[in-house]
Amino acid sequence: MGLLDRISTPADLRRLTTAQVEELAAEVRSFLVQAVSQTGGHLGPNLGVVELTIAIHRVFESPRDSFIFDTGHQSYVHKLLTGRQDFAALRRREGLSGYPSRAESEHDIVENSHASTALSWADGIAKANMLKGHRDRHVVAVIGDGALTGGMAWEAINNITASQDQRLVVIVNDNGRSYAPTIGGLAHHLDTLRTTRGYEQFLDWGRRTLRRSGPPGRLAYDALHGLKKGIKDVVAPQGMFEDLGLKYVGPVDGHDGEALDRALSRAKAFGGPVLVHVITEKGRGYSPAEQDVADRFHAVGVIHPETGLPVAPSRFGWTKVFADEIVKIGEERTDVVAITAAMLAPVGLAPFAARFPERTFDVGIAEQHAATSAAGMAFAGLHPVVALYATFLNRAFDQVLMDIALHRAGVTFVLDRAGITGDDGASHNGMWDMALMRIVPGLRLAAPRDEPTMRRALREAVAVDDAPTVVRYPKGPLGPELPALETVGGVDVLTRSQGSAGARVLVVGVGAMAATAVEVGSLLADGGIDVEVVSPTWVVPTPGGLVDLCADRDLVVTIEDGIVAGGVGALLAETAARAGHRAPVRQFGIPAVFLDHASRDQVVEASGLRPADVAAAVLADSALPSSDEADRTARL
Ligand SMILES: Cc1ncc(C[n+]2csc(CCOP(=O)(O)OP(=O)(O)O)c2C)c(N)n1
Ligand SMILES: CC(=O)[C@@H](O)[C@H](O)COP(=O)(O)O
Ligand SMILES: [Mg+2]
Repeated sequence: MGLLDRISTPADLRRLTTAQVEELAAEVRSFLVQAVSQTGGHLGPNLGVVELTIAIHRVFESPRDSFIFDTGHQSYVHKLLTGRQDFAALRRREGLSGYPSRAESEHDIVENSHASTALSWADGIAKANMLKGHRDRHVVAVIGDGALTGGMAWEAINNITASQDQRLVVIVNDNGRSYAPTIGGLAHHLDTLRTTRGYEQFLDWGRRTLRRSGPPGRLAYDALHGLKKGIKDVVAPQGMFEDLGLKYVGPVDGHDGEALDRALSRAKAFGGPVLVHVITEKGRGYSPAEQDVADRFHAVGVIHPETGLPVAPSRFGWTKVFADEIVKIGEERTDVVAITAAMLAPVGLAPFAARFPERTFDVGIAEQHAATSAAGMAFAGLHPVVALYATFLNRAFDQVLMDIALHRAGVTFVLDRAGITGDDGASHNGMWDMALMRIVPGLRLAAPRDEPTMRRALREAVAVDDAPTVVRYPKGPLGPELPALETVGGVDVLTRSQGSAGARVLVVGVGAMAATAVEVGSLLADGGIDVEVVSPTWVVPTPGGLVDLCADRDLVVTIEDGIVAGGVGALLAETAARAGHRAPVRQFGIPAVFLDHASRDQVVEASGLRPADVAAAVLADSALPSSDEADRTARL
């Protein structure tokens, strides 16, 4: 029985010796590699915070003290130390979430996996602690160097430092990377600090030698320590934080348990807002991760633990098509530039960056800045392509609305991971983009259904220079091509079936849900329905040709991989009604709820979006002619 088996609560950690802490860290690392290689997950980030998380739980007392993990992808060790050691179903339905989860533990607070929010959470909790008289409670926020490039983090620091008596400890987990090495002036500053460890070591030396050499030595140490600001600025130029009113402790070796205990104890004793700068290594202790140049195994699928090689084939077919087509576009259009928010490779811009380094911009985890900076680029004659995960566009809505659309700027957003992603939990599903973007005046949104329509949509989007355009597609493998029988009013007709039941139904498949729509059409035809299945690539604004196709129907069915509330189906219903069409529009999509982590297929099923479920609902719809409903359903 190892030490990890004997840790059921954080209190068990406080009884460990230094040697036992090191032994525990080794056990935790081995557990992470074995467990996460079976399930997939954020292996690299968690290997980097083993000693840090142990130290935080040794020095502070959760849940009395509040622990916040920014983005939350690095909270596996925290889970292991707080009574959750069954990782067999990590990120799977009914299994542990890959992020903090209040339902799992009283030690978990922030479930949101959108980066750069931790310090704002911490500021709010610390203010509440003060007002409620809980002055002895600490708030500890762990934020990565990548998340620290997000604007919210600096809004929070500005507020945190407004009062000097909040017991708030900001721990910067500085591994020098988001996925790739972190960009920007702040990263450079952290680099400077990171490479001038001298101050802490100098202080330790002073403590160890001078203070032990009698009164003269103590005098010398006190004099030196009294000059600390001056010394610090010489050996560790961290004035930026202290000039902001944030006491700076560090840089500290994030894999040295004793140094961490000392630094965190100093921070705890300080009694005001303090920043502890911890230097860690992403992927530490697992050579396939340490040698992974791209992103140190930031997020892996199922891998062979011995080699780190993926078991499953490449998972991102849609991304590959974008990666290929944007390079072709870049060769034809020198005004086209690419912007990423610290996710160059995951969104598929690495080939573009290799081919056009001077036309590729990584802004850090700063989607709002990405959007408005793109507005500036468009104003000055470029056509920016901003590549994000769909869910992360949420936080840049105002910038899209008021900096891009209001100025009719030709900016193209390419949204990967649109729709249900599943195993990354509620905040990672790309389910809000269509409902949000459809209310932006002038904006045009495309949801391609396959490779040819995606390549065409990308080219059509970058050809628009007087309005924002969006091209969105899902995570995962790319399905087979869905060729059109013909195109009517700009809308591709995929299948037609003559029915016998006298009911006429139009089925609209939005984006990747076109494949589902074709299967629904076939099931409805089996039920004797006269059905036409169509797939418009451009869905915002509603194409006129699609509204015309609603004429003379008993029922229109829309199926989309986005929230139904205010989605594309709702937009079609409103537009068709205004055009005088009477057919009801039944909208199938994602309910406006937060979806628990599960596989994509499980979430599709739970949302009633499997073809059989949609078809059954349609056949039972009262809008269809009442004749032999039971007969129709029975034929399914
Ligand atoms: C708003 C937002 N944009 C992008 C992401 C995707 N993302 C997840 S983790 C990560 C890198 C975080 O880097 P850092 O904060 O340094 O943490 P580390 O992984 O290095 O521990 C990114 C960009 C996100 N979660 N939230
Ligand atoms: C935490 C985060 O936002 C990303 O790391 C995300 O988990 C990766 O998701 P993909 O696997 O879809 O790239
Ligand atoms: Mg980092």
